[in-house]
Amino acid sequence: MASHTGELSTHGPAVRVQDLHRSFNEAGGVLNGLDLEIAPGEFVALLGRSGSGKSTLLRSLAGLDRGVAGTGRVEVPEKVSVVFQDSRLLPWKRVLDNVTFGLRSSDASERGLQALDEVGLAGREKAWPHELSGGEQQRAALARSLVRDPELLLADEPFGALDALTRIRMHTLLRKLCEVHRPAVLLVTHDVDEAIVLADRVIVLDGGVVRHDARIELGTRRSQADPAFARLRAELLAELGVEDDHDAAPRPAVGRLSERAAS
Ligand SMILES: Nc1ncnc2c1ncn2[C@@H]1O[C@H](COP(=O)(O)OP(=O)(O)OP(=O)(O)O)[C@@H](O)[C@H]1O
Repeated sequence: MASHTGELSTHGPAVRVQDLHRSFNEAGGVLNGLDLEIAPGEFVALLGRSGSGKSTLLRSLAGLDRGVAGTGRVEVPEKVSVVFQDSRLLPWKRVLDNVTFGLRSSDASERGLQALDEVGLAGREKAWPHELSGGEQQRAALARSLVRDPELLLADEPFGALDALTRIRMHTLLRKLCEVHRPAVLLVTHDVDEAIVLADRVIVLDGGVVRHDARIELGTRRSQADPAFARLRAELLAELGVEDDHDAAPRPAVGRLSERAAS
């Protein structure tokens, strides 16, 4: 079995994956000798075709793949938080109790309220999860993650179920939170524009390994109108084996870093 340790210190990379193999059956491997390093504070977006193993990699980093066959080495920091497409709030606990669930410190409530304030949910601490909109539930899930002050934030399509406008707001919020808390981030997404808007670096999985690994050199004000943005989109779509039909059928705008700067 692959080792999964919390040995990495703040001096080395936040994540180190070496020669990781994972398979669910004898038909073939999902991860086939994958290597990856993520630096502290680095925001990495993970793209790949459906079934390419993105969630499998994320679950390996989260330690959620016990019992899955495989070999290799996975090293992550002590404090890891995970956000999924659905908020996974406990329906029988109020919002603040969800955020602080499992925290043992005497100032847990105070920290929970502070986290709720940071994600724009001040005053909603006594609400039940079902009283929140989908976007608000994801905000609460982010607060629950960040209150633990993670060195690594793993996010598996956290905005996949949200409408386009809410996604823009969540992009702005996530970038702002990451600038403050500086966790390393691995964000699984199907959305190339989301990857370009949010990440410092984009990697593409294919055949169970990292096929493409590129830094985003667009600066902080990223606009879909920027020709460099369009070039990068075309490059990534080509890596994914998809034609860029952006000009033929304009997509709804996704969040821009100019918006995050303004917030
Ligand atoms: N628990 C499981 N049991 C059997 N096969 C699995 C299991 N989890 C994933 N797989 C298979 O492993 C492969 C990779 O799945 P994974 O969910 O990692 O892909 P993905 O890139 O995240 O896909 P998507 O973009 O569609 O969410 C798929 O072929 C999937 O069917």
